[in-house]
Formats: sequence, C-alpha cells, structure tokens
Amino acid sequence: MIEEKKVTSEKAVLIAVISQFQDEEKTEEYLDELEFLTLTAGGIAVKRFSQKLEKPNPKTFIGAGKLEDVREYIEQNDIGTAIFDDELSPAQLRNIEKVLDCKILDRTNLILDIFAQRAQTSYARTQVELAQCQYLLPRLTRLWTHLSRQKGGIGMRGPGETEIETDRRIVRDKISLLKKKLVTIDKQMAIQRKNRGRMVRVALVGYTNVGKSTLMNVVSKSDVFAENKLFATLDTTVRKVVIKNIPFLLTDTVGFIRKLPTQLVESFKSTLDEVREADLLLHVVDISHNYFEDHIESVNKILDEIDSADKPTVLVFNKIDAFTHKTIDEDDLITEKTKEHYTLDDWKKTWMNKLGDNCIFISAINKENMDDFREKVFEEVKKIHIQRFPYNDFLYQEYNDKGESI
Ligand SMILES: Nc1nc2c(ncn2[C@@H]2O[C@H](COP(=O)(O)OP(=O)(O)OP(=O)(O)O)[C@@H](O)[C@H]2O)c(=O)[nH]1
Ligand SMILES: [Mg+2]
Repeated sequence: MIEEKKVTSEKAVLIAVISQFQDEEKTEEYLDELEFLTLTAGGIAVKRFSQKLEKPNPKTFIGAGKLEDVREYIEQNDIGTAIFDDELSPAQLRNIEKVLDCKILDRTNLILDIFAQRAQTSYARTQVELAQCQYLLPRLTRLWTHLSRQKGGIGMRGPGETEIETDRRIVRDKISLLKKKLVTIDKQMAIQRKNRGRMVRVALVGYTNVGKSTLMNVVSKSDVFAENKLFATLDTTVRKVVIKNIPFLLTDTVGFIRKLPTQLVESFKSTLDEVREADLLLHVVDISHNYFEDHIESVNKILDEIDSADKPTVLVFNKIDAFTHKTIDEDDLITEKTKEHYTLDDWKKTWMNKLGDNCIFISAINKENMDDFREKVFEEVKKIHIQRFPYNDFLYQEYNDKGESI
C-alpha cells in the first residue's frame, strides 16, 4: 500500500497566515518548522508566502489576491507543490485546487506522509495507513483524483491512487479492515505489556528531534536509530535498564509535534499506550531550540489528550552543549533584555526554579551530567519501586567493596 519510492528535492512553496492568534514572529517560527518537515519529507522549500488576515479565509485559506500571486510564482518557477501551514478543510482544498495547478498539501498531509515514509514495522504501517484513510475520506473528490493520478511524490504515498478512483465506500471498508487489524495487534501488545510484569516503567517523551533516542542509547547502551530529521522514531523500543540495584523498563517512542494530526493520535493508540501506562515520564526538551517553551506546551497538551498529564514527570533539558544566547554590550543602554539574552543560569531562575528537583540539564551527545541524570532517575524510580514492592528494601542498600552497607 505505502509506496517505498523516494522523491528527492521536490520544489515547494510554503504558505501561512499571520493572524490575531499568530503574530509575524510566530508565523516565521512555524514556517521554519514546516520547512524542516518539507525537507524531512524529501522536498525543498524555495519560497514562503504569508498574509495578514484576521483569520484564515474559510474559502481559500489566504485571500484571492494572494492566491493569485502564489499561482503566478508557481507557474513562473515551475513549482510542483504548495504546502499550507495548517489543516485545510475539504472545501478549502477544492477551491485552492481550482486556482493552483500543482499538488496541494497541508501540514497534516505532510506529517502523515513523513510517517508513511518512516514506518518500518507492519504495525506502524497499519497505524499510518489508517490515519491516511481517515484524512482522505472527506477529501475524496473527482478533481483531487485527477490531480493525484498525475503527480506522485510527497503526500501521494499511501492509500490513494487506486481507491480514489473507485469510491468512498471502498475507503470506508478499508478503514474498518485496518481498525480490525489494529484491534488484533493492540490485544497482542497489551498482552506483551502485561507479560513484562510489575517492573517500573519509565517513558521518554518529548517534541520530535530533541534527543530522546540518543539519550536512550546512552542510558541503555542500545542502538536506537537517531537522526537530525523529524520523526526518526515511529516504533516503540523498550529496554531493561538497571541503575544501581533497581531494574526498570525504559521506553523510547514517537516524538510529538505542534498540531499532531488527530488521526495520528487516534491510530497510534497502542504506541501511545506505552506512555499512558508508564509510571514515570522523562520529558526531554531541546533547550538549544529558540522556542523550547512552545515545544513543552505542545507536548503537555498531547499528554493531556492521552490522560497522562498527571504522571510523575522529570523535565530533562538536553543539548546544553548547543545552548546559545544573545548578549548585550555593557555600553548598550537601549536594547532591552529578553529571553533571547537569557543564560542558562537566568533560565534556571525563571519558572524552572519552581520545578525544584524535577528537572535536570544534560547533553546526551557529550554525556555531560549523566551521573546526575542517572541519580535523578534512580531516586524517582526508587520512590515508585518502594510503593510497589514494600518488602524489597534491601535492594536500595548500597554496599562498599567489603560488603559493608554504606
Ligand atoms: N548538540 C546536541 N545534539 C544532540 C544531543 N542529543 C541529541 N542530539 C542530536 O539531535 C538529533 C535528534 O536526535 P534523536 O535522538 O533522533 O531525537 P528524537 O527525540 O529521538 O527524535 P524523534 O525520534 O524524531 O522524535 C540528532 O541529530 C542527535 O545527534 C545533544 O545533547 N546535543
Ligand atoms: Mg527518536
């Protein structure tokens, strides 16, 4: 179903709206992320279009005049794809297709496509395929069919070509088939999780590309695929880790992103169950990213959606080696100090101060502060372990070389 074919460097334009909810700076940040997503999907963003509007135009997302500018640019520069930084409604998609003679993708579609490219196991592929079908169903139109047959590449992998030509009923049948398949797999996964017994479970969670897999590799000496691209990890890896005398299970799983398509949250239910059933969350944050606070917010929102916001959580600020900040010259009396100028110490005095012991600063790549990290995880796991196995307290006793307790 999902095609393996890789399309390299498809030229794309990115389109966003600057609105009352999203100022110019935010829009630029979102477009940076959209550009990274495009790159990850195998495309190359050659131009950005943004327009100030009270809210996105319900008919064509951006205004008719601006859309005309995009059309001209696409025609003159031989652009194959236009990517909108939000989910387009089926009606918007149809109207835009009437104007732009190229492939039209939205943020959801792009993320789904990356997931489709990256899904390795049949389980992940089934989950992605279900999400793609659910996205596709309300958008099945003749025009779309016609276009999708002409153009391959990003956004066109996955269910599509053949099903679209027939009708919605077939996609619906496909959806129920995939759902059934997933129910079977979900059951198997639930049994697998049960078989792991009562061992304490710790899950690495966080925005995509923050270094979860890298940290997993350092802590568990395993070899999980890590890469400077979005959504390097789609499947869940579980490893048994022992710190001092306490064994626990550490899970590395799919990264989160702003506006993670709801279809994906639903169909990745079982993958996210690993997070839902964890006793402790290690929320990894890339502190070298300009907008790491927004990332934390997005992750918390998704944790809330999967009923996991109240779990014991340690914030792990990673990539301290790459952290930079702007400086203000001593004789510069005009520039106001903003977050851009904060040093790590400044940051530690902000809301982070309230986290108390529940945060740690590390560099997974340089293995900086890893002893403190291990100690912190040990302390937290121990708390849960004591509650679960109250008679096992000899475990926590440490001994010196002579076998004396210390
Ligand atoms: N500078 C720096 N880079 C790091 C550090 N930890 C990880 N990285 C890099 O960040 C990129 C992403 O790392 P991953 O471990 O794949 O991140 P992830 O959170 O698992 O990402 P997804 O699986 O896509 O959600 C890779 O290029 C890593 O080499 C760190 O401490 N410092
Ligand atoms: Mg990963």
